[in-house]
Amino acid sequence: MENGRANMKPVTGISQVTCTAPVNIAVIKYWGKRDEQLVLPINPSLSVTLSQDQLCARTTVAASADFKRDRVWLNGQEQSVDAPRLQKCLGEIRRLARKRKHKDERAGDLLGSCVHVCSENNFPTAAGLASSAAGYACLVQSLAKLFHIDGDVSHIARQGSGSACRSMYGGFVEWTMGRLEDGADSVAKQVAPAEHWPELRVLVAVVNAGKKAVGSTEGMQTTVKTSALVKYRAEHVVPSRQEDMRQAILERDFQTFGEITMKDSNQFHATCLDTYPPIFYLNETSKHIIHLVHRYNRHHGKIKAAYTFDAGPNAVLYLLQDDVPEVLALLRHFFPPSSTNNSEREFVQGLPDANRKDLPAELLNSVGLEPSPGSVQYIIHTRAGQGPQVLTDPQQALLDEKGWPKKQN
Ligand SMILES: Nc1ncnc2c1ncn2[C@@H]1O[C@H](COP(=O)(O)OP(=O)(O)OP(=O)(O)O)[C@@H](O)[C@H]1O
Ligand SMILES: C[C@@](O)(CCOP(=O)(O)OP(=O)(O)O)CC(=O)O
Repeated sequence: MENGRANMKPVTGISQVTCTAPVNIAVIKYWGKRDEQLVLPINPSLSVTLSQDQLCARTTVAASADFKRDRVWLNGQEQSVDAPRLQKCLGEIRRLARKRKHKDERAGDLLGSCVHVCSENNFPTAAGLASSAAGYACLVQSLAKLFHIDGDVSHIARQGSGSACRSMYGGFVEWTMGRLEDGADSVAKQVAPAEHWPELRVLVAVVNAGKKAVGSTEGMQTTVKTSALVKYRAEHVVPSRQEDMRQAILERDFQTFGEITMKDSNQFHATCLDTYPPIFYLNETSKHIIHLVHRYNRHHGKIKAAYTFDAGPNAVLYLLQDDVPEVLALLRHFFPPSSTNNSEREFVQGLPDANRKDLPAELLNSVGLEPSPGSVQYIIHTRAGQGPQVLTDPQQALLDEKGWPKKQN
């Protein structure tokens, strides 16, 4: 992998670029737009970009004078290229390339060509695991490299999916709300790189990898229309929280980081409940995980793990490296894999030699839940990671040398 210049190969008139991009999980949630077209949020947000070793989108884009029309394939299936968000990203990239072509003539070179886009996620799509964030960040990064557009393009990723703008950077990233009408100042900025907090770990407990009932876009529209709480949250809660969270990250203060993370997740889900008709993203397993975390923290007299939930029942836990074995053992004890689920080895992904830890009886008593086999499908162990990467090895491209999807083996 290389983070440098685009992998432009003028093979028989074809230019091709392949990139990967990460998922991000917000600790201050974005929920609600003030402008649907431009995807401008009603409050700023802040997230942790997750390592691409476990979760990432991979996209190859190609431009050629031989292509008859723009085409796109996602996870092996051709998709309609007319999807408005895709059109928006393509249109914005071409507009920027046109604007910049007098500065760098290569930016304009491909303007007459159609593009082929092929993308894959190495994790379930549309299951509340932020696939749209990784997917649109990857698309925009690849197109920007293809058209030789340098500099920040998070305002374009934002128009694919709001949270995607935060996946344009690694580490700890904020999305500023912005004040300008055209949204030019509503962009993502890195607060600190991933290496800033090397002990921080992330456990994603996949409760249900199926497609969710109410998508984020539709859900937040109804919330903005009907919830008084979301307005109060945006005006009176998030601005100071965002600053406190930023500070907690800069100081690596896990107590404050954890407390704000949990409170903000809870308030986001409260705005969903305050929506009319209400939206329920958490299920019984999510609620049991919330209890588990609070009882675990109470047992130790401090915050050792913090949960957050996006628009779905899957739990994301932030914790420090030293506590991973204990928290994993607790999750395994109270949410053991069912016999039909998967083998023990597969239950925790991303931690090849997860040590088994014996849990003291007092801790199990403190948590005091009824074990619920099979309700957590699997757990992904990961950490903060880097922003989008360019792949230079043609073997890793999803399109062949003529710009068509490679045959799946
Ligand atoms: N690799 C990708 N390339 C392009 N678009 C993608 C990619 N992955 C996902 N998408 C788009 O994102 C949509 C899924 O977004 P949706 O918000 O429903 O789910 P999610 O992102 O997994 O969940 P959430 O945003 O709540 O965490 C897909 O239907 C597709 O349009
Ligand atoms: C709960 C969230 O994950 C909501 C993400 O919403 P999306 O970014 O998926 O919504 P659109 O902008 O409509 O595409 C919180 C967050 O990531 O900040």
